[in-house]
Amino acid sequence: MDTQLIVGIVIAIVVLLALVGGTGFVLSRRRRISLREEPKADTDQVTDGSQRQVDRSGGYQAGSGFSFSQGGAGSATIDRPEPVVEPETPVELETPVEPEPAAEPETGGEPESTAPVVEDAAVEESVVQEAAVEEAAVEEPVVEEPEPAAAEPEPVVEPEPVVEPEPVVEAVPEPAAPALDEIAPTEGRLSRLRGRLSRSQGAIGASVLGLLGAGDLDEDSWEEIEDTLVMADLGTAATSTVTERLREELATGKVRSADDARAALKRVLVEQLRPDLDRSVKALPHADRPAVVLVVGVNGVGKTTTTGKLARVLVADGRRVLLGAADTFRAAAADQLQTWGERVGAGIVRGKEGADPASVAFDAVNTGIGDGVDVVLIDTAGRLHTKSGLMDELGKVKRVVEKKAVVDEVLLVLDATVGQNGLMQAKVFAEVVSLTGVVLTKLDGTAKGGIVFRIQEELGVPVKLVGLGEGADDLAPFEPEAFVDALL
Ligand SMILES: Nc1nc2c(ncn2[C@@H]2O[C@H](COP(=O)(O)OP(=O)(O)OP(=O)(O)O)[C@@H](O)[C@H]2O)c(=O)[nH]1
Repeated sequence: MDTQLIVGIVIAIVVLLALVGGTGFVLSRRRRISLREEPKADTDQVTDGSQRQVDRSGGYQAGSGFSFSQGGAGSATIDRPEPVVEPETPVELETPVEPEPAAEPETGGEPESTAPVVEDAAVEESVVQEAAVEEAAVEEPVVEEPEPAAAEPEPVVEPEPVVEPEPVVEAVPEPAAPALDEIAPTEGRLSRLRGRLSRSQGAIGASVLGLLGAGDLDEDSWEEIEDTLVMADLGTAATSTVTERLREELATGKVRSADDARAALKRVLVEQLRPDLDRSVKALPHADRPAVVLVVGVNGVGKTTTTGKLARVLVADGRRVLLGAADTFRAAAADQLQTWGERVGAGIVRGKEGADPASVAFDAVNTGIGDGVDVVLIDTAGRLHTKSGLMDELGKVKRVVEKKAVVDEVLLVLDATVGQNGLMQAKVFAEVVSLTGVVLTKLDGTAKGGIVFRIQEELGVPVKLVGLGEGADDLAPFEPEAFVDALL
């Protein structure tokens, strides 16, 4: 009897300890991982349910305040320069010629039926590649082998398997067992980082509110409001719309207190930022291929950093990400990107320094398709030496990539601290590739947050993300309301 009682007590204690231990473990893991409370329908697993969701994110997820979506059927970017390459390629340093494009099983080696007649080495390289791709595109898209299982008897005989056109580029290192670092919650980032906008806050919020709150405004005061907005880089068009709307608001006679003034200003500014625009980043995979995101912009604006930060959010959201280091101009840029990849658990494809960026981009997409990743983020070089040089390079990158997959998103990264110049750069880029979104970086270092208004107005492209610091988690989705809140 006594023994039974003792045994009973012992068992009860053991069970109790197990419960306490288990709960503690779960809680501590949760704390580390910082998740969303509810998974969001639109950012959850891919709908196609294919085998690509081998989650390498270390099992953590960050329910994102970020909004990701799938690109449309057609290219999100419209322009399509004449497909035949020809006489351009002024710069391109040579890259090793690919030995085996001819080794295709069938189609005994006359891939470059049309263009390549005369070409010099560089052009040839790109054309061969494109030709190879073309024919690859015809054959392989459907070939998803149904038996991903391991032990097949003789995997040999597949007609088309390996001979991907894989161009010049070298490494396809995979992040082996990345020491993932923790990611801050992505939900509500802009609000949390609002303090970083303090300089703009003073420039727009404080002064305009001060004037509005002063009661009846004479023309001098209105002029002062306009000046303030122009100084904050809103630009003349947005400034006059905003002041016009403010006049209307005040004319209703409903603005009687400082709070009313704030509410009216907020309303007007948010309205001006077009909250209706689709700011989701088209980074979700398609049924048979990854999403492809091109990150473009001039040197030093924060492209590589942004690509890394974005990869981090995507990986944390359970996506498999492959980075393409198509900024081959500066070896350090690829190293930098590789470091990001290792940190966040994303693979990278990089070329030799000076390699053809289009080759690297192509190879990244090709590898991404082969590996079944969800999204390929391509960091490009932004040497704005001449517009035609940029045209050549970016145009070619996009063209070559599109032989393999639709480019879903072209994100232009702009440095908010350069103001006016940034806009000029933006316009050049917009002429070269159709932009689908803007990432405005370094908003933490400027009083000219008003540039957001202007960019959208002048480019007609939504600001989708903002950079608010150098830290790995200092990238936030752009939310008009939260942004204006932070300014006021
Ligand atoms: N303060 C601040 N610094 C940033 C932000 N985004 C990037 N940076 C910094 O800007 C510098 C340049 O960033 P990169 O990512 O190397 O710029 P890049 O456009 O890739 O430059 P290239 O590789 O030369 O073309 C780095 O020191 C970044 O840490 C931001 O939002 N705020």
